[in-house]
Amino acid sequence: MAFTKKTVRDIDVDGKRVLVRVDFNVPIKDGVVGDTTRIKAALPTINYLVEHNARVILMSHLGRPDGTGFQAEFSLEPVAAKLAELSGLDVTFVDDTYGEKAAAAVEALEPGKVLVLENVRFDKREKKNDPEIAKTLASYGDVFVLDAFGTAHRSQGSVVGPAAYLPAVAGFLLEKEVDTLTGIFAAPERPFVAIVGGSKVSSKIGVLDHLIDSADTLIIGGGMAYTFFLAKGYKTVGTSLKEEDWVERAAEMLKKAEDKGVQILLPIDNVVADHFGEDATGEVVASDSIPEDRMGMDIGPKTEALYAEAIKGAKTVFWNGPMGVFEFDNFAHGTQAVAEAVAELKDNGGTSIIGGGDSVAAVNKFDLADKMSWISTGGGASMELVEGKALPGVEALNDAE
Ligand SMILES: Nc1ncnc2c1ncn2[C@@H]1O[C@H](COP(=O)(O)OP(=O)(O)O)[C@@H](O)[C@H]1O
Ligand SMILES: O=C(OP(=O)(O)O)[C@H](O)COP(=O)(O)O
Repeated sequence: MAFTKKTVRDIDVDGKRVLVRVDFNVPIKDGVVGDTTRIKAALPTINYLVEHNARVILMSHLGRPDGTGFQAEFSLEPVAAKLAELSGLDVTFVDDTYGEKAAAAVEALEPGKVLVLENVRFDKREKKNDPEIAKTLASYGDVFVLDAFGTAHRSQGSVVGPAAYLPAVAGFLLEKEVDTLTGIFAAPERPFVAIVGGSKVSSKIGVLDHLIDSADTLIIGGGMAYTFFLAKGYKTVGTSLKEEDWVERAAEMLKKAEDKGVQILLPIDNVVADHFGEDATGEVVASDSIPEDRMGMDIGPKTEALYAEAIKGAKTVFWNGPMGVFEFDNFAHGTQAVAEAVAELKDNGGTSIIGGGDSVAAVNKFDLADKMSWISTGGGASMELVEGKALPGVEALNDAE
């Protein structure tokens, strides 16, 4: 499916003020930026604009401040510094977003240079999509570029607002993300194996439902599995994560998959522990024999082998959600085994797509990012595309002619 919106290629940016919404919502601790994936992912658009002599004004949110004003831990200042370091570009930062100071910095910006505004969420009107916010931001630019794929599912002031006042086009990251993710679902090369893990059935129900419609095999792991065990009628899952309210819905999904001839793979064995913690040690038990006082923390070795085999036979794999509590080394093995199996695909002519913040973190932890065909920068946004929903940020852009 071709991307149907205008992109930066379609407009003249020479000497223009280009207002770009990026997603610089990166992990940050004590002012130190952790994973820089999202900053690096925005570079193709930023570099293109600089090379074409634009005055580049970048805006983003960082985290979820309360919207009452400046909060140091959510400032974009360290992110602007990291951008300068990674890009080698002339980047300045202004500690204002909607006021006169920001407007003056925009006014002073020269062609080929980059200005980063302060966190758009320091004002609560951003999240409310207040038109005043959009008008102020739009007044900074001649053109609006949306490249914040990770935030494109949010109808918020800086994401959808400026498109009402300015020519509005997509950046390269947004285009590539939407193209790649919608492309696999429109016509996946088969067999198409979807892997869903992580912690919450309730938040991924729409995704699971959609995947049963499109995948040949659906692999379920992580904290999702235990609700499905209950749906299968296993007496107990011990103290494992479970969502009792969703057991019935999980049973319906198992039935739907069976009726459609879609294979659902669930763990056959699990690594369980007596408590949730870094120091916990695991023991392997069969899925129908989890003791009352134990919680499932990872898939077991037999399951790893079963899943690796299913992945090996795939032409397309979409993966969202780790197989276990991979943050703790004792329970990272299952996620690593699945990551390694998925990493084989690209070199063998297959396609591997990873979506979701924690899945991407897991792939990075195991140093396998280079082996994947596409790693999405958006968790929530990629899930909405998987569910077949339109992204409000993309909808607001100008249609390609
Ligand atoms: N068996 C489990 N019990 C509790 N938490 C789990 C289990 N398996 C995985 N998790 C947790 O799920 C979290 C990731 O879930 P989720 O946010 O749904 O993934 P993603 O960000 O990739 O969409 C991780 O922090 C991981 O520790
Ligand atoms: O990190 C993000 O979402 P994600 O964790 O779903 O990928 C985006 O920056 C959106 O942030 P938000 O969920 O606070 O609107």
